[in-house]
Amino acid sequence: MRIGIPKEIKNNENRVAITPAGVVALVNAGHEVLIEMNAGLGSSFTNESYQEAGAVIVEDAASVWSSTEMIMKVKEPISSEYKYFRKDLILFTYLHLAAEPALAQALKESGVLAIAYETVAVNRTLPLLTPMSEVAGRMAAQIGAQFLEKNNGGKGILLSGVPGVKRGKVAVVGGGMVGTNAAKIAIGLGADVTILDLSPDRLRQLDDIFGNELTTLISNPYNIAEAVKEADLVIGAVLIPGAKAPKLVTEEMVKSMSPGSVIVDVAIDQGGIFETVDHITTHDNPTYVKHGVVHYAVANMPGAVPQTSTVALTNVTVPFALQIANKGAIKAILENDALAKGVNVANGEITFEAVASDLGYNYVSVENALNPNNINA
Ligand SMILES: NC(=O)C1=CN([C@@H]2O[C@H](COP(=O)(O)OP(=O)(O)OC[C@H]3O[C@@H](n4cnc5c(N)ncnc54)[C@H](O)[C@@H]3O)[C@@H](O)[C@H]2O)C=CC1
Ligand SMILES: CC(=O)C(=O)O
Repeated sequence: MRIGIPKEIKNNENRVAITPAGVVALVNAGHEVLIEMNAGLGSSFTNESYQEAGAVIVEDAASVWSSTEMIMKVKEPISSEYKYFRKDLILFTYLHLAAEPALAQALKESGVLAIAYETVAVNRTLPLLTPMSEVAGRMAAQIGAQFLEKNNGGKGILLSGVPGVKRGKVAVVGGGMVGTNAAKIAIGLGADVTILDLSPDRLRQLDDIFGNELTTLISNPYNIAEAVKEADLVIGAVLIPGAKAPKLVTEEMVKSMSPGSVIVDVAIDQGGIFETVDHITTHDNPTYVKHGVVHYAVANMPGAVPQTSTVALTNVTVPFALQIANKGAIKAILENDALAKGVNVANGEITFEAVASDLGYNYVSVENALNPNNINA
C-alpha cells in the first residue's frame, strides 16, 4: 500500500504521524511511504532521516494526499484539507467528530473511510488515545501551575505552598488517563488534589494508587460545585467515547471560583466540560479570562512537546497501520474488532453511534456500511 504523511498544519502542531522507525516497519513489510517535505522537522526528524529509513520525500501536501491510498495524520483535517477527500481514500488520524460537524459532513459527502484514533478500543481501553492523554494530563497540572502565577494572569499562588503557608487546591473532574496523570503531577508539585469520577471502582483504584495523597469524590453536581468553588485549579478530564463531552461545570460554578483561579479543559477536543469555555484556544493564544477565571482550552496540547508526543503516538499507531496496509482496510477492519470500533465514517455513513446521535445522523453499523447490499436489504 502507498501511505502518505502530510505535514500537520494546525496552530503549533509540531507532531508528525510517523517516525523513521515507523517508516522502516512499513517499508520492511513491502509498503511505500511518502512524506511531505519537512513534515518531521517540528519533532526533530529530518527529511534525510526519513529517506535513510526508506521513505520518499514529496514537495507538497497535494501530491501526498492525491498519490496515496492511506493518509496517516495526527490532528483532524482542517477545512483547507477537505478538498483532498475522495472516495477511495483511507484516513487514519484523530477526528473528534462529535465536536467537528463540518468535518463529519465533508467526510460523509466524500465517501472517505475515516478511522479515528480516539475510538479504536481494546476491551474498555482506548490504546491510540492513551499516550496523548498521558501527555496532556501531565501537561495540564504543569500548565495550571504556570497560569496561576501572577505575571501570567493568575491569582499568584505556588501550588506547593511553603512551610507556614497553605498549599494550592486542584480539582480534577474525570479520573481516567488524563485525570490520573494530572493528579500524579499535581501531587508531585505538592498540591492538595481532589479527583471526581462517576465510577466508584475507578475511585477505589485511584485510592489504592495514591493513598492519602489524593481525595476521591463521586462525581455529581453537588460534589463538583463544592470542589470547583474551593479549587485554585480545575482540570476537565471527562470522556464518553466518541460523544460530545457533558457540560458538568456550569457558569454558576465558575462564577463561584475566586478571581485568578485557573481552568484547564483538556476535554475540549470533544467539546469541553465547562459551560464558560465557548471556543477552542491555541498554543499561540492559549488563555482568556471570564468571570475573573483564566480559561485554557487548547485542543492539541501534546503538539507543544512533540519530541515526546510523536514517539509515544507512533509507538501505538504503527502496528494498526501495518494491519491496514498488510490486509487492506476492509479485511483488517472486519477481522479486528478494535479497529472496527475506530471506523467513524464509511461509504458516506456515520458508523460510530455516539457521533451519529450527537450530530443528528442515522447510525449505520460498520459491517453494513462496508457492504452496501446490507444497507439496501
Ligand atoms: N486537549 C488535548 O490536547 C487532549 C485532550 N484529550 C482528551 O481528554 C479527554 C479525557 O481523555 P481520557 O482521560 O483518555 O479518557 P478516559 O476514558 O481514560 O477517562 C475518562 C473518565 O471520565 C469519567 N467520566 C465519565 N463521565 C463522568 C462524569 N459525569 N463525571 C466524572 N467523570 C466522568 C470516566 O469514568 C473515565 O474515568 C478526552 O476528551 C480526550 O480526547 C486527550 C489528549 C489530548
Ligand atoms: C487526542 C488529541 O486529539 C491530541 O493528542 O491532539
